[in-house]
Amino acid sequence: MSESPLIIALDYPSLDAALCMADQLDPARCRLKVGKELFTRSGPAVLEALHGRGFDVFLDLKFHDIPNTVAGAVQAAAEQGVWMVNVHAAGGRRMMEAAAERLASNHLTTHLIAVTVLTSTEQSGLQEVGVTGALDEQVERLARLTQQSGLDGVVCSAQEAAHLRKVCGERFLKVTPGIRPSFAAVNDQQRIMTPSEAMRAGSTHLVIGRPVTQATDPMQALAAIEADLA
Ligand SMILES: O=c1ccn([C@@H]2O[C@H](COP(=O)(O)O)[C@@H](O)[C@H]2O)c(=O)[nH]1
Repeated sequence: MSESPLIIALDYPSLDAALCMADQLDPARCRLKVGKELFTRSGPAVLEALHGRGFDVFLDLKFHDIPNTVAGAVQAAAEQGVWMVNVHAAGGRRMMEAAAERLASNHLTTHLIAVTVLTSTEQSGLQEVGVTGALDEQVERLARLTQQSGLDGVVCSAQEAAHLRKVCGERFLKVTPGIRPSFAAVNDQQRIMTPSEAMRAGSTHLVIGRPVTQATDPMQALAAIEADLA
């Protein structure tokens, strides 16, 4: 199992492309994230293939549905051996409690976390969907609800990590996408930080996709990120 905070997002349209990247990576240096595109294309086969190569896998499907449906989906993910799985905190207390209770009652130790506000969302985007308060207040509200519901942590931006460390404590996981080394393009992310800034702010895990996977030399990009963290 990796001690590194790095989680590399395998956002690829095929199993072959994802495994081509995984085969260049080392399970001692990073964990891997499987998201909606890759899982929808390849299904559980990708989890088997990555586990077979020794990687811890974060299955990032962001479940958001009625409590019974989400509890079943989280159980199914955990029974496939994933290290971490997630739901949307906006699904509410009963949904999150049902998911956490389902894992506990089946003695499944997969980490369960909840997305607060997507890192691609900015203040104006939140207002458009009817959330009129400040974005950081919404993140805090959903993080508190996640913790009260018995989950292990949240997905948030690194810009909120320092505050959530105060509010929810050190041990509550702060998994932060929107990580952009100085050499990388911002793409569709809005709330970003560099790897070293994010760790100083209190992130427990850094999710990094395109800055590595779309780099001309992915292994050089990963080495530069590790150097930034050293
Ligand atoms: O708020 C969120 C939640 C999840 N993600 C996911 O993280 C990676 C980020 O990839 P990059 O290429 O480094 O932007 C991607 O798989 C997202 O689905 C997120 O970005 N923000």
